[in-house]
Amino acid sequence: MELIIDNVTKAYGSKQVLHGIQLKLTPGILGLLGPNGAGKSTLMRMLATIEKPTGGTITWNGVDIAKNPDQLRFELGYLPQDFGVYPNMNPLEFLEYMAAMKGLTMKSARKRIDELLDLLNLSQDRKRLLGSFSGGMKQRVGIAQSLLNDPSLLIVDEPTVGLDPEERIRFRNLLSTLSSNRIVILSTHIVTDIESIAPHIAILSTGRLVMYSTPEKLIQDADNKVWLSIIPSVGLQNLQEKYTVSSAIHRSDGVHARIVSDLKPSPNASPLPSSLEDAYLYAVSSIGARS
Ligand SMILES: Nc1ncnc2c1ncn2[C@@H]1O[C@H](COP(=O)(O)OP(=O)(O)OP(=O)(O)O)[C@@H](O)[C@H]1O
Repeated sequence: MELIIDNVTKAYGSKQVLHGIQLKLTPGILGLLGPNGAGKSTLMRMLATIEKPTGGTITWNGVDIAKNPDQLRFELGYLPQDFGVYPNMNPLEFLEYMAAMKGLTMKSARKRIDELLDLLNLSQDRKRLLGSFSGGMKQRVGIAQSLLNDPSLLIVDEPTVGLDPEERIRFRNLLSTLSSNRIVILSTHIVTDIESIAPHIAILSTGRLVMYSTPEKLIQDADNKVWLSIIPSVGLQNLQEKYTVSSAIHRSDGVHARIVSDLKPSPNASPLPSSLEDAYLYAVSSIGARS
């Protein structure tokens, strides 16, 4: 099982939104991180065969998916960012409808739907109208539809939006379990969504792949680049204009600002151990500084 993204570019008219993306994926989770507008959803739509690259190729087990999308579509599960459910259907009806659209036979679909409702903790609400569901419950229905065909490639685009902290953790654990025998691509701009579950992380920024690495290596790269500065609150705006501030906590002795910077930002700043969030900000800000 192998997905190869080879020198992929994408332009909408004269607007170039992806530049020469190069990635090779095998089973496991890839966390795709990037700020808003970096090109994550565009890349995912191309992987899901909804759009074609302007240049380069994407191959699934050796087959170019722009020329021959059928095999991948058969093995694909996709939860788009703007996934919507039909409010006047219940989860059972909705999943039966989606199963029919995916070409599953009703007999195999029924069994799979029961399993998925159970897996996603929706069995009790199987007959309740989707219009009455919370954001998190709708998202679980979205995840269920993406798993109907037991996909070999699972693509989930910003899946944790609308989930409460407990649901986020449950979802992370579910993806981790699912990734043992399939390729899972999870796009997000929230670092904690992929921390602890993604053995590989790709960072996109302004349409470029700025980093493909492991979380451990990313954190190592940001070693000696994270500082604590305690400043009066009036100085915070100025500091944020000059530096990447990953957090600022107001305390009785001033604002405790966590700064990501190659150089010590002030004589009294003290070094801090780096986190994945710092490392992500460091990777994105260093490319910003170079371009
Ligand atoms: N159909 C389109 N036509 C023109 N420009 C587009 C189209 N789709 C996306 N873009 C542009 O491509 C760039 C990348 O957008 P994309 O949605 O892929 O980023 P993203 O990383 O997923 O961001 P977000 O986290 O905000 O969803 C943006 O500048 C966006 O405006």
